[in-house]
Amino acid sequence: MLDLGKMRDEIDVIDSEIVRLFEKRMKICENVAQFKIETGKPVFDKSREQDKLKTLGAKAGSDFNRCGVEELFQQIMSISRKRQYQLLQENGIEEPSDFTKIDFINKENVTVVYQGVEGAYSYGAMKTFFGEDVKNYHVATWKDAMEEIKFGRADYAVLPIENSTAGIVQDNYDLLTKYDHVIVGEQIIRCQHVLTALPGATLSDIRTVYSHPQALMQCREFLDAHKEWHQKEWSNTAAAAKKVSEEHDLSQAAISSSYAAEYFGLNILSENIFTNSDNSTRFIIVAKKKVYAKDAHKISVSYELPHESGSLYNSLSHFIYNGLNMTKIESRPILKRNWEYRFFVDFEGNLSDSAVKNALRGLRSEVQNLRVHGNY
Ligand SMILES: C=C(O[C@@H]1C=C(C(=O)O)C=C[C@H]1O)C(=O)O
Repeated sequence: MLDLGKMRDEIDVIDSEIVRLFEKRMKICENVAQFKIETGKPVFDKSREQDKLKTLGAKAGSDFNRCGVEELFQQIMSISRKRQYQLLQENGIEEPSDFTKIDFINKENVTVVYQGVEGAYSYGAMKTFFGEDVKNYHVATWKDAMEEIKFGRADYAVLPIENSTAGIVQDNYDLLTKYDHVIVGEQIIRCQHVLTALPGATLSDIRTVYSHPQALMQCREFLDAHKEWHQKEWSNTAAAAKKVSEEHDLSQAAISSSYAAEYFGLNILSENIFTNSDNSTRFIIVAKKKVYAKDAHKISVSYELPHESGSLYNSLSHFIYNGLNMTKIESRPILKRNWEYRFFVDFEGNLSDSAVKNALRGLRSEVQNLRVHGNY
């Protein structure tokens, strides 16, 4: 019978030897980094790494072990690169950044643009972030809002980026890549529809309820308890509230945001009518100037990856090895490049942190078209 204790003793001896050799290897890699610091040669040498994987893989006795050797050495070389990036950083070799650090994001005397109409959730997000008295106007589409920023007609745009029930707002992810604007803030708004009617109206007066079809659907359980009401679809929730406010008919109600109810001078007859009571939308605040506040703590980046096995895994290792906490990852197809993707990653940190600089340096040299969308 085989002796487990004895086998483990043998493994322990081999592992200690691997650690000793790993450290010996790392020492040489540090010297390589020194050479690169002096010569300006880039840390990442893809063809050297590919050659190594091929030669080392060929030394293995089986297909299974060949894959194992390749995986192992991918990791070893990735750790070696990360150490080299660290040394570059420690030697004061900074990458140029087009972002400027400022004390805080200015919300005074600014003009804000949002998509939608008064009383929409984007209007609520704008008021919550910038305050009641902010100078603002609205446009018809999210792209229009980006154009307003581009041409300097507004300082900030407010765009929905993600809903807790419906997921990401894909168009706005795509707009982030089309424009060179940056995210300078975010605002989460609970999207809690309310039943709203003219002052003086009570639940027993209501005969017809107006709202956007999606909002009617989201309040299905509440509406099912009032089968006597006619449901009429309207272009959007704020427009429904506007209609009710203008028609002076106590039998009409709208399902809208509480912002719309307030804006159009309506009373709230029922709250918490949305089946999913936690439903929230995250809005981003977008600006043209590439700035970040000194206490900003979240960074959004995106990058493209070649259609190669392990490329996502390798790119994420830059966050892991630098101790950065990733909070979100999304992918969007790249136009005209079937089955290739741009990845959007949010992680915690400030652009002035060494760990962040290090991760970005590594990513920049190893992925395609890295964009820093903002630190907020
Ligand atoms: C050590 C080097 O730097 C990087 C790390 C490598 C490794 O650990 O073997 C190989 C190539 C480079 O991407 C080097 O250039 O030789």
